Amino acid sequence: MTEDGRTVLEARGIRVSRGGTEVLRGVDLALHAGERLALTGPSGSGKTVLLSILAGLAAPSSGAVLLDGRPLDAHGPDLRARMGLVFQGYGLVALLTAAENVELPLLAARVRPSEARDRAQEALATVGLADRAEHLVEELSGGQQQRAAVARALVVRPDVLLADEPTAEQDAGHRASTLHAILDAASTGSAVLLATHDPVVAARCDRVVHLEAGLLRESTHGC
Ligand SMILES: Nc1ncnc2c1ncn2[C@@H]1O[C@H](COP(=O)(O)OP(=O)(O)OP(=O)(O)O)[C@@H](O)[C@H]1O
Repeated sequence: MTEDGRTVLEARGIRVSRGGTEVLRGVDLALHAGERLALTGPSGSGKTVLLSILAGLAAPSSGAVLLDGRPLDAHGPDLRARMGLVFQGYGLVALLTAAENVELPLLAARVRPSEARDRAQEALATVGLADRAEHLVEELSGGQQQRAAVARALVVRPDVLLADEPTAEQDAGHRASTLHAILDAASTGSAVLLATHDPVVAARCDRVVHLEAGLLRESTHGC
């Protein structure tokens, strides 16, 4: 962990039901600046549901998520510029190029178009997509789309980076470089939370939390 280690994102008493079942039964979590945290747990344990709550994309039935000590909805439109998200399905705009997709969050944050262009190219190069920058998303493979989503999340230099299995579609070489790019965001102060089934990914993190039966506990696995 680097920086001052202050708590950036905090979940308190999160309860969520899906399909008539309580998936999260009172989850507490604190994510710190410069920290790399792995979220593990069996398939169906609620990792994706928890990430969507932490990102403010869904509301819990009870509990609260705080960014810098304030509820997510108190941050208004600035919230999206402070969080980088790599979720399943990626949420890329199919009829735009990879570069245009990566520029979008910067333009929304009123970064000058020329700077947005340069930063998007740099982020795409970081994930090995420099030569695909001008391709439409629909012309990219699944693994390339996943890396474009990682570039889009990193380009905003987020305070919080939430990523759901962000290397699941990568071959060994791209898995290593994509993971490096994500984890490296912590060295410049981002708080990074990765949901993963991969013990190699978990072992690269500073801390591991394990979700099972609706509850989160510190894991003895990882480093
Ligand atoms: N929209 C929904 N409607 C009904 N049930 C849902 C919905 N979304 C999620 N669930 C259920 O909530 C539980 C947690 O799902 P979630 O996708 O968070 O698991 P996960 O830990 O991310 O799994 P995986 O590791 O397989 O990605 C699962 O039992 C799932 O079936």
